[in-house]
Amino acid sequence: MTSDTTEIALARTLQPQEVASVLTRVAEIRPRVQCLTNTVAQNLTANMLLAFGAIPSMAIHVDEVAAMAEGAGAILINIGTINAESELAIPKLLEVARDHGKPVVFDPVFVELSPLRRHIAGQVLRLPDILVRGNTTEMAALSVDLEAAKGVTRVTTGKVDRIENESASFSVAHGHPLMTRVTGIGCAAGALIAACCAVEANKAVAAAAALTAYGIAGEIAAERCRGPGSFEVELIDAVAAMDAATLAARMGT
Ligand SMILES: Nc1ncnc2c1ncn2[C@@H]1O[C@H](COP(=O)(O)OP(=O)(O)OP(=O)(O)O)[C@@H](O)[C@H]1O
Ligand SMILES: Cc1ncsc1CCO
Ligand SMILES: [Mg+2]
Repeated sequence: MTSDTTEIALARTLQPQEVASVLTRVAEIRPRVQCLTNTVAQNLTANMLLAFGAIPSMAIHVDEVAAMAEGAGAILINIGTINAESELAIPKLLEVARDHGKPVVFDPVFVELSPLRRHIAGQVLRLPDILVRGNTTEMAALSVDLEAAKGVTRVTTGKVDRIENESASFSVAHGHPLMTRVTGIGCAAGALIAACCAVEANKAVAAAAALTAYGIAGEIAAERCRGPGSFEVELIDAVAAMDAATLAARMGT
């Protein structure tokens, strides 16, 4: 059996009550997620965090991101529209994460397309225990760096999401193809994962809970929408309405 087969064979899905437990803690604690993210996805990301019960802060100034991150429950770093200033803000966020033990979610948008993005990803992956969320192309491009990264949790999204670290492996088979027809839906997924990491120390469980709820919300939104435009609106509504009863009904237990 290859190691790939072993990982897939051992991957489990969360139970509805495990997902609900994480969502309940997000709703009670209302963690703030400090998001250094791309200009395309900023608005959707902030609205999705609010729908999820978390608090978005989208500060980007190099001289204030550290202060903004110090009181946050988790940090999101997304390089989708990286520029000269946001490149300098990243080390400030990594320093806060290291000094204050904050969970960090890294989204290596388009890392396969530019040497600058590869370089930045290499720097970010030096932070121990980081969670990396990317699509299959991005995660494949980083495979060597991810193998070397200490304590990393790898989250590969797609038709089936795969979540793995040294102690756990989960798969999430929820979602809808319309989730690929609105830009920033993956970026917003990273923010929801960060919110869950703020309330759940097991990062693999946190990611699986966020993606299960998000995927089910995507299925519900697809039933209600008329196309990609209304899908985005319905997805925000479905995330906001997600509860234990919906999870149990949609997860088939
Ligand atoms: N074919 C599919 N069927 C069902 N769900 C999907 C499918 N493709 C992606 N998803 C879901 O869509 C969400 C975003 O994942 P995706 O891999 O498309 O992100 P992405 O490529 O980084 O998106 P973006 O960069 O536009 O934000 C995840 O929750 C994933 O489960
Ligand atoms: C389209 C696009 N370009 C840079 S970031 C982004 C959002 C999806 O990742
Ligand atoms: Mg992406």
